[in-house]
Amino acid sequence: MGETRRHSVDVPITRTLVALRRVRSLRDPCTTSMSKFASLLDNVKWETGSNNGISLQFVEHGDDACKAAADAPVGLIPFGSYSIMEELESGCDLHKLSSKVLNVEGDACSRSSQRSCADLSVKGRELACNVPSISHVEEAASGGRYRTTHYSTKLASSVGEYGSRLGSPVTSTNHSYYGDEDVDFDSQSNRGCGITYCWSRTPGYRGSNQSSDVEEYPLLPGNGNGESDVVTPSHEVLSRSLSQKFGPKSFDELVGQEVVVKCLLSTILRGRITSVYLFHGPRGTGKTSTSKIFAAALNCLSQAAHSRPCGLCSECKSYFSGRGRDVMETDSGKLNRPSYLRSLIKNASLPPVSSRFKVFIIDECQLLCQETWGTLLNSLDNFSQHSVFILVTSELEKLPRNVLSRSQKYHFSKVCDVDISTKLAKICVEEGIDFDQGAVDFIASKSDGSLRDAEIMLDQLSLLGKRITTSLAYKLIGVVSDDELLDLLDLALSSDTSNTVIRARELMRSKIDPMQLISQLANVIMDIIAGNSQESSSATRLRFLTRHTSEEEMQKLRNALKILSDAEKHLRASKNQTTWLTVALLQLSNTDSSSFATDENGRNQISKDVELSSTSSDFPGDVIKSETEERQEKNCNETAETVWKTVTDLCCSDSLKRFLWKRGRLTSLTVDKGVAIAELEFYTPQHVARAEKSWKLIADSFQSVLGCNVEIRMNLVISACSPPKSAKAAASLFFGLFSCSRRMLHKSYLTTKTDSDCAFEKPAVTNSLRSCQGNVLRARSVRSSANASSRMSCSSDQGDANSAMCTPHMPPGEKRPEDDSDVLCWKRTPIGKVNISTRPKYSVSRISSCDELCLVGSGGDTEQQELTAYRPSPSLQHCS
Ligand SMILES: Nc1ncnc2c1ncn2[C@@H]1O[C@H](COP(=O)(O)OP(=O)(O)OP(=O)(O)O)[C@@H](O)[C@H]1O
Ligand SMILES: [Zn+2]
Repeated sequence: MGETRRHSVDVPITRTLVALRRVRSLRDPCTTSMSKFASLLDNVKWETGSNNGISLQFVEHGDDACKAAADAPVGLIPFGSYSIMEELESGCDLHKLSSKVLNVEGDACSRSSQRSCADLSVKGRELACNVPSISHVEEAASGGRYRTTHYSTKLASSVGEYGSRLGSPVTSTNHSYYGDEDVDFDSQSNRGCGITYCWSRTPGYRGSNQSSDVEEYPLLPGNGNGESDVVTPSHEVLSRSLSQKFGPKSFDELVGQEVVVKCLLSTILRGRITSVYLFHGPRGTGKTSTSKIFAAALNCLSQAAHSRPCGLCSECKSYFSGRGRDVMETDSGKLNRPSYLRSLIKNASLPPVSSRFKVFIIDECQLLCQETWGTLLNSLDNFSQHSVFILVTSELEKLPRNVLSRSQKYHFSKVCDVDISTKLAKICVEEGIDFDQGAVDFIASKSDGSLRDAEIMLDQLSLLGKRITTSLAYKLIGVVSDDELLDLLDLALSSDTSNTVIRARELMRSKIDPMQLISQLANVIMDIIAGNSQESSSATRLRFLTRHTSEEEMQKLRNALKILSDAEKHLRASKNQTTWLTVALLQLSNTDSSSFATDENGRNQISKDVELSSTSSDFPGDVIKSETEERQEKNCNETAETVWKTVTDLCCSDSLKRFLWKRGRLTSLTVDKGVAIAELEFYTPQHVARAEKSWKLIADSFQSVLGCNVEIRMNLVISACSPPKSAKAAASLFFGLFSCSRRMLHKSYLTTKTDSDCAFEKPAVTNSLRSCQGNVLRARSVRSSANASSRMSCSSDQGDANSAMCTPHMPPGEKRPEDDSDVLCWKRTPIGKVNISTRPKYSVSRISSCDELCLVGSGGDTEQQELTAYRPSPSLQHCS
C-alpha cells in the first residue's frame, strides 16, 4: 500500500496525451520512436471529471499493486514528482515502464477498483509484450533517409524532449503566446501533432478537430460538463492510409516534380527567400507535401543545404514531431474569420520564436474570400521579414490577380504514369503486397496524374487481401478493358448497328456507367490516333489496328472522337445517358462528325434538322440553307437513318422489319425528360394502319435501342405523287386515323431478359397496353363526344395553345389507366396552316404511355380546310 500515488492534472495534460497518441502514428522516425511510448497510452482511459480535468493513476503491476488499487484512492503518483516521461527521460526500461498502467480516476473506477485492477494488470502485461524492441522497429523501417538516420538517434533523448514537454504543463497550456486574448492564433494552431504542425495529419484527429468550430479546445471541446468527447479511438490512429504512410518527407522522396524541387532547393541554397510562394497544380500531385518539406527546409539547421530538411537537427525534430512553433498550417475557412485573420496578421508581424523563419501554409487558398485577400495583401509590407507564406491551391484561376503577381509561383504538373506505377510498385514491395505489374500500370493510367488517387486505389485493392490483379483493378475501378472497348469501337465503326447496341448495353449494364464508357472510348481513340499503342499491344488491339489503317478509317476515328466529345456534353446534362451514348455510338460510322450539335436548350438538334430537311424537301424554295446547315442536315438524316435501321433490324418479325424499312421513315428523334419522342412518317393510310397495329413491337425496338421510355408519333404524309383524291377524302382518312397516346414504360430494362426468339434483350413492358383495336374504339367514342368535338373544333385556328388542352377523354364506364400510365396534358401546336392539297401532312401520335386519346385535326367535312395537328407539348406534363 502506498506505492501508487495519485495526482490530478488538468486539461493541458489531456491534450498532451492525445497528442502523444497521435504522435504514435507518425512515420517520421523521431515520432516512430515516440510511438513506442505512445502505445502505453492506448489503454489509458481518461475521463474528465466535472472539474474539467483528468487524473492519472500509475499502478504498480502485480498483486500488491492490485491490492493497493483496491484500496484506492491511495498511492497515486503525483504527476509533478513522478511522471511517465521522467521515467523515460531517466532511460528506464521500456518493458518495465509498460508494466505501469495508467488508470483513470472516476466514479466507475473507484467503484470497481478490484476488478478493474485485474483488467488493467492484464493490459499491463499485454503492453509489456507489445512494446516493440528498438531493433525490431529498426528492421521494420526500410528505405527512406529519415527512417534510417532517425532510428539511429538516441531514443532516450528524443523521448526526453517530448517527456520534458509533457512533464511541463506550462508549455502546453493554452495561454496566448502573442498576447492576443481575442483569438490566440498561435495557441490554436499549436495543438500538438494533430492539427497544424503535424507532419502527417492523422485523419481521425483532424476530423474531430474540424467539427469543433472555433477549436479553442480541440481536444476537449467544452460541453459544459468537462467531458471529453474527443477521445480518438486507437484504431483510427493505427489504420492509416498508404497515401499518408508513404507521403514524401524530403525533396528526394517527391515524385515527378523535378523542376519545382530544383528551384526550391536552389532558393534555400542561395538564401533568396521571398515572402509569398504559390504552389498550384492538379490535385494529389504533392503541393501540400512540398509546402511542408519546404517549410522544414527553411528552418533546418543542417550545414549541407542540399540535404535540407535533414530530419536530424533540433528544428527538424521539433517540426516533425509536431512541436514546432514557427510553422503554421492554417485552413482557409478559419482564415476567413476576421478575428482569426487579425491574429494571424499579428503573429506574422512578430519575429519567429526560435527558428529562422515563421512559415504560414495556407492550403486550399482559393477558398479565401476577397476581404481576406485584401487584408492579407495590405498587411504584407508589415510582416516580419522572416515570415514566409506558402499558398497552396489546385484552382489557380480563382485567385485574385494581385495575389498572382505578388507571389513566386510553382506549378505542380500531373505525375506521369510511369512514375506513379514505379512508386506504387515500391509501396507494394514495402508493404508486402502481392501484385501484378499490369494492375499497377492500370491503376497509374486511371489516376489521371494524381499520385494520391493512385495510392488510394492501391490501398483499396490491398484491402481485398488477395493478389492485386488487373481484373481486380478493373472491377474495383469500374472500367472495361481495352479489348472490350476496341471490340465495341470496331462494331460501331463498321455500322453493325444492332450488335453495337447490344454490346454497349451489355457493358453499361454490367460494368460501367455511360460517362465512364464514353471517356474510355475517347481515350482509346486518342491513343490510336497518337500511335501510342504499338508496344504492349494485345491481340485485339493489333487486329483493330490492322483493320483501321487507311486514311479514311483514321478520318472516321477523328470524327468518332468529335462525336463522343459532343455526346459527353449531352451526357453530363442528361438523365438519359444510356440513350445518348447509344445514339452517339450509332453515329460513329458516319464520315462526318457534326451531327451532335445542340440548340440553346441543350437539346439534340437532330430532330430539328431532320424535320427541317423533311419539310424543306417538299418546299425547296422555302428555306435558304447555309452550307453548314446542309451538312448538319445531311448528318442528321444519316443519324436518323442509322437509328431507324437499327430499330427495324431489331424487330422480331421479318415481315415487319421489311415493311418498316421500306415504307416508313424516322424523321425526328428527341429525348426529353426521360421520354424519347420518335416521329415516323408513312405515305399511305394503309401503311399507317399497319404500323399502328405493330406499334408495340416498334416501341419495343426503340426502347431496346434507346433505353428509355418511348413515345411514337406516326405521321401520314401524302406525297405529291399520290395525293388523296380529294381534300374530303384526305380529311376523312385522317379522322379515321385519330391518335391515341401511350407511353411505353421502360421498367427494369436492364434486368429483364426476354425469352422470345429475338436475339436481343428487350425491355419489360410492364404497363398494360391496350390493343390498337381498343384505341380505335375509343377514338370513335371520343369523336362522338360532343364535348370533345367542340373542344377540338374551337381549336382550328392558332389560338392560345393552352385553350386547346385536352384532359384525357374517358369514355363512360371506362377505367382510368393504371398507376404506371402517365396521363399527359396535350398542347396544341399547330404545324402550320396548310392547304391540304399542297401539303398534306397529318400528325398521328401514338405516345406509348397512357391509353388516352387525342383527336388530331379539326373536325368537319369541309372540302378545303385548315388542318391543325395536335401534338404533345415538348414538356409532357402530368395532369393532376
Ligand atoms: N509528387 C508526389 N510525390 C510523392 N508523393 C506524392 C506526390 N503527390 C502526391 N503524393 C502522395 O499523395 C499524398 C497527398 O499529396 P498532397 O496532399 O501533397 O497533394 P496535393 O497536391 O496537395 O493535393 P490537393 O491539391 O488535393 O491538396 C501524399 O501524402 C503522397 O502520398
Ligand atoms: Zn534539419
